[in-house]
Amino acid sequence: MSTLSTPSSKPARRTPFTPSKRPLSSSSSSSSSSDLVNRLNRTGSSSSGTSNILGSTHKRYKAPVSSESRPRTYTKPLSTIPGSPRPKTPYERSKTPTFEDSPTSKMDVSNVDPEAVLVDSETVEADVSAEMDEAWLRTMSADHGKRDKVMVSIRRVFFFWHLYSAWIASSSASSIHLDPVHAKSGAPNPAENKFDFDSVLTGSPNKPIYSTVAQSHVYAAMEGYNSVIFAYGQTASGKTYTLSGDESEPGIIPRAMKDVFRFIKRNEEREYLLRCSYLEIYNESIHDLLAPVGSPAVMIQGGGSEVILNPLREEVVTSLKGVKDVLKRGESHRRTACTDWNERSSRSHSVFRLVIESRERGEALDESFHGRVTPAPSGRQTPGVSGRQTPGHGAGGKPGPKLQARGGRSVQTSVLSLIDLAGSEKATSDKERTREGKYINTSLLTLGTVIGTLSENVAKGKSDHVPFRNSKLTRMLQPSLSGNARISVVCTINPDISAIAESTSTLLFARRIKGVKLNAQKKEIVDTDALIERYRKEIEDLKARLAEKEAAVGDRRQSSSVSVKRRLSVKEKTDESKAMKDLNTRIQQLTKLILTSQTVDESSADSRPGSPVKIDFDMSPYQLQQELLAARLQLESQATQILSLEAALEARPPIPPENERDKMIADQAKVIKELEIVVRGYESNLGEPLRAVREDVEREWMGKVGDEVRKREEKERWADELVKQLEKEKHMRIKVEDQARALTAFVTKLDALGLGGLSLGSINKENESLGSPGKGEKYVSLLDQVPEEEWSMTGDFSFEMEKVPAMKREPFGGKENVAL
Ligand SMILES: Nc1ncnc2c1ncn2[C@@H]1O[C@H](COP(=O)(O)OP(=O)(O)OP(=O)(O)O)[C@@H](O)[C@H]1O
Repeated sequence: MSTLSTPSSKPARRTPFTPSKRPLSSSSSSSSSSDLVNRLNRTGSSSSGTSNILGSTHKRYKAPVSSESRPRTYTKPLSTIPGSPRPKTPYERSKTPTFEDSPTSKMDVSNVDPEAVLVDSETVEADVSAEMDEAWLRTMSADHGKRDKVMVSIRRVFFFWHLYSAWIASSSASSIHLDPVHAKSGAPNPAENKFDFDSVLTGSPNKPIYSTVAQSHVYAAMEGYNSVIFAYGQTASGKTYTLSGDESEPGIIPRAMKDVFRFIKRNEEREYLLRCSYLEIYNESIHDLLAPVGSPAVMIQGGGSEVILNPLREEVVTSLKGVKDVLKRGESHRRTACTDWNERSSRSHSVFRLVIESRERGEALDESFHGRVTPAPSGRQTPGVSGRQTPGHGAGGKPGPKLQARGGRSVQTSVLSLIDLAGSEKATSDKERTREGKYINTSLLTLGTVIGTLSENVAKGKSDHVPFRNSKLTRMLQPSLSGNARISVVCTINPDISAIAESTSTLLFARRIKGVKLNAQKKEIVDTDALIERYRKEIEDLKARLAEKEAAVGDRRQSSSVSVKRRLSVKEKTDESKAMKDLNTRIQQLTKLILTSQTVDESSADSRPGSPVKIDFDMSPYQLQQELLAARLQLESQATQILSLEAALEARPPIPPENERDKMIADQAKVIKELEIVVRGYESNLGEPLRAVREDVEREWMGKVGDEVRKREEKERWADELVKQLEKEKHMRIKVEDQARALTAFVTKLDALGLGGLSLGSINKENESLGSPGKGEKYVSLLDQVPEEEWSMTGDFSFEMEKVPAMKREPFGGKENVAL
C-alpha cells in the first residue's frame, strides 16, 4: 500500500468558465474544498439545488481520511525483508463506521452536477505543472493508440541481501537470461532461458519504471484510448511496490495521477470530468473498496465486450488531493496479510480505475445552444473497466449524470485501469493464507490460459474458445484482453536462486502475453444537434449565394444595357456554371449529412425505435406545422408505448442475482443429466423389449404376406394360360369353319354332278378297306358331338380333327349317311 505525498503549498487556481482568476488558500485541503464550493455555487443557476446541497456538506467531503482512522487487527511485523519468514498476522476490514462508510459521499457521481466539477488547464492545481518532458511527449504522442501489441516489461528487484542474482538482466538489450550455472536448477529447457521484452529494468527507483512502462499509456488514456497497466509476478517480487510505491518512491498509480493533472494543465483546449473507482477481487468475489463495509458484492453483468460492474461506487475527483484521498480510503480497505514471504502480502487483485470524460472547451457556443441541449438522462452511461459503456452508478447503484456533448463538441470517454495482481505462491504455513493462495493461483492460472489461448489464436490464425468466464479476473478483463485497450504489463522477478522456477513461469507468462493482439479505438460521442444546426446554417448561406448568382444571370439576360449584356467569355461562363454546380453539390451533401447524423443519433439511443426524419427546406409553414403535429402525435403514441413497456417491465419477474443464476444454471444442468439418465434407462429397459415384439410381429406377418403373394402370382399365371387357350380355340374354330365351308361346297358340287346317290355303306366299305376306323364304326366328327355353343369351352381338339381324312369327314350339322 502506498502513502501518497501531499504538496505543501499551492499557487492560485482558476475556476472554470470565468475569465477572472481568484486566488485561493494555500492549504491544499481547504483550497480544494473552497474551490469546489465556489465552482458549485457559480454553476448553481444551471444546476438548481445541487450547489446548495454540496455546499452545505463540503467540509465532510474534504475531511482527510487516513488509514490510521481505521482500526485494523494487522500488527506490524518485525522484519521487512522479503523472502524471510514472518510472524503471521490475521486481518479484517474495519467495522467502525466512518463518514466514508456512509451510503453516499459528496463526490459520489450521482450527487454532483458534472458541469460543476469539470477540471481544465485553468482550474487544475499549479503544483502539477513541473517536470513536463515536452520532447518525450512529442515522441510518445506519435505512438499513442498505435500499438497493436501488449507492452511487456520486466522488473528484476535486487536487495542487498541478495548477494547474487540467478537472472542476468541487460537493460540495453531489453533481455534477461538465467545464469548458465543454474540452467538446470528449474528452467524447463536451456533454450528457454533467454527472454526478450520491450524493456528490462532493475533497481529501486520507481521513476524510470513509470516513464518506461506506464507514461505513454496514461497519455493514451488522456487522449481517449482505454488503457490497462498491470503488475504480474510471484509473491513478494515487488508488484505493489511498483504500482503504489512508498512515500519516498511513489509508484505508477500516484505518478500516473499526477500526470493526469499535468496533462490537463498543458491542454488548454479541453475540459475534463474525472471519476475514480477502486475494487478488489478476493476469493473470487468482487468488493467495492470505496463502498461502506458490508455493501453487497459487485456483480459482473453482461459478457464479451459489454462487461458491466454493478453496483460500483464512482467518485468525482477534481484535484490530485482528491485522488489521494480516494486511494487512501480504498487501500485502507484492501486485504493484506503477513505471509511466509511478505510481511504485507496483497491477498486480492486490486483494480483502480479512472474514467476520463473530456470535451473541447467553448462557453460561447454552449450558451447559444443552451436552450436546446437535452438534459442528462437518468440512465447515465459510464464505461466499465474496459471502457465500454455501462450503466454508471453512484452510491447504492444510483445513476448519475454524464458529461454532455455540447455546441458541436464531441465527448471522449476512456478508462485508465491500474491493476495490482495478487502474487502466485506456494502453500504457506497458515491454513487461511493457503486457502487464499489457492484462489489467487487459480485465477492467475486462468489468466495464463486465457493469454495463452489468445496469443495462440493470433499466431496460428485460429479462433479457439477462450475461457474468460473461468475466473472473475479474466471475465472483468475480457474486453481489454479482447483488444479494445492499450495494455502494459510489468512482470516482477525475484532474483533468488530458490525462486528460479517461479521466475521462469513469470517470464513464460510475459512471453505469451506479448503475442496478444490489440486494436484500441477512441470512443467519441458527437453532439448531433449542434452539427445539424451548423449544417442548416451553412445550407441557408449557400442557398442565398446560389439565389444571388441566379439573379445575376437573369439580370444579365434581361438587361438592355450593352455593358451589362456583354457576352461572357467561355472561361467566365465555365467558372460561373461550375461555381453554381459546386454550391448545389454542397447543399445536397449537407442535406444528406443532416439526415445521416439524425439517423445515427436515433439509432445510437438505446431501445428507441428509429424514425428517420426528412427535412425539406422548401416546405411551406403550413406543411411544417402538419409535420410537427404528426411528430407530436407520434411522440404521444411512443410515450404510451413506453408507459406500457414500463408496466410490463415492472410486472416481469425480477432477474435473479448472478449467484442465484449460477445456481439455477447448475440446477438445470443437474435436471438435464437426470433426464439423460432416464432416456438411457428407457433405451435399455423399454426400448429393447419393444424392438423384440416388433420383430416377432414382423416375422409372423412376413410369412403370411409371402403366401398371399405366391397365390396371387399363381392365379395370374393361370389366367394368362386361359387367355392363351382361348386364343387357340378361336383360331381353330375359324379353321374348322373354313373346312366346313369347303366340304359343303364339295358336296354341293357332287350333287350337281349327280354323284349324290353314293350310299354310306359303300363309303364305309371303302373305309374298311383303308383299315380305319373299326368295324361298325362311323366316321363322326368330334365336333358333331360337341354342341356348337360349347366350342369355346372345350380344350384342344385339333388332334381329333387332324385324324379325319379330308375326303372322309362327316359334314357338319349332324347329318348322317350323307350321300356323296
Ligand atoms: N524494487 C524494490 N526496491 C525496494 N524495495 C522493494 C522493491 N520491490 C519490492 N520491495 C519491497 O519488498 C517487499 C515486498 O514487495 P511487494 O509487497 O511490493 O511485493 P508483491 O509482489 O506485491 O507481493 P504480494 O504478491 O505478496 O502482495 C516490500 O516491503 C517492498 O517495499
